[in-house]
Amino acid sequence: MEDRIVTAHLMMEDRQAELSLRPRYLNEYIGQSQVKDNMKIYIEAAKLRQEALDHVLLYGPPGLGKTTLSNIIANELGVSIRTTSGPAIERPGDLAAILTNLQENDVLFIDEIHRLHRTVEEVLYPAMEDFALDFVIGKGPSARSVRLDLPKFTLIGATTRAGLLSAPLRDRFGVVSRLEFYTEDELAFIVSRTSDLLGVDIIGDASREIARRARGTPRIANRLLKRVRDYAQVRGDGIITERLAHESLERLQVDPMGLDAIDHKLLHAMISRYRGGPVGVDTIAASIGEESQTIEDVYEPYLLQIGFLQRTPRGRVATPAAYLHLGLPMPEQRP
Ligand SMILES: Nc1ncnc2c1ncn2[C@@H]1O[C@H](COP(=O)(O)OP(=O)(O)OP(=O)(O)O)[C@@H](O)[C@H]1O
Ligand SMILES: [Mg+2]
Repeated sequence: MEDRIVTAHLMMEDRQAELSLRPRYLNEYIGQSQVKDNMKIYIEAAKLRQEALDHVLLYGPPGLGKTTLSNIIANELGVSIRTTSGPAIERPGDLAAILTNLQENDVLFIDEIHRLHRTVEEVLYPAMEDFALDFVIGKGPSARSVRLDLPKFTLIGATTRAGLLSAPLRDRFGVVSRLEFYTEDELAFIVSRTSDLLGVDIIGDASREIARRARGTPRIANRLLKRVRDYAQVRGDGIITERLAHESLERLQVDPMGLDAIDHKLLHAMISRYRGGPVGVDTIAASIGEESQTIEDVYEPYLLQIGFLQRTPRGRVATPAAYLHLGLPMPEQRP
């Protein structure tokens, strides 16, 4: 789908690395202090009571650490985690099989939970609320409903689109946490940590140079670091200096705000064809040949975050900051 270096989506090349780079405990998990502080208390309390932790919903843009945090929660609780995803659970029976195989207090992690099939979701309601499965035996007048008790468990749901969750599902989560984009300081710290794990020397402000262009996203920071490392090995002596980092990132066409060619195309299209908006996402999508969903999930959240785009009832608007960054003059009068 995408081959941009700054995509927040998990790419093939990230897969292997992410397993080894993933922090395993809360104290290694950088940033997200509010979520982390709350989780610490809930985890501690659940452990003291020797109970399952309340169900947790984690939401936020891709690559911010939802899967990582879910694994950490299970680790901190000292329980096993069973991982699956919304689209992977095809039938109610598949979910029933997973649920009946859990041990007391285990974590069940459902990624992309907004993509659960309706019929599967309905099995989840009594499971979350009463730790029970309801099913009907027989047909017609002799049919009766049977309830099967399940072990107590913690459901952790992750989604990039909390808005797509049905109200009954959302209401069954005791803890709902939104992950935020990371600050430059936090990302620089993550880059240093990853360099240590990879055994790469990174000096001076090189980690900051990478952090600045990582779109607030650890996954992108780690990916950029790996590209810069390659460059430093070939063009230098393997040590990542600020200058080498800068050069290689320029070559990758990631600008100092972390925007790449597609972000530029998007903003340019809005400005040159629609006078900076307001313009609907579907229209933007059509004019640059991307899917609206991709724009909403991937490109837009960061552009909104850095204040280059604004969402209005009439569509998206490019802000003065965006014009300034692109070096374009603002139109005289906005419609
Ligand atoms: N707080 C953090 N501290 C250090 N590294 C992190 C942190 N959060 C994420 N990472 C790094 O970023 C990578 C991506 O994180 P993760 O896979 O958890 O994101 P995600 O939110 O689940 O993304 P997706 O929405 O695509 O599933 C991890 O492998 C890890 O190396
Ligand atoms: Mg994930």
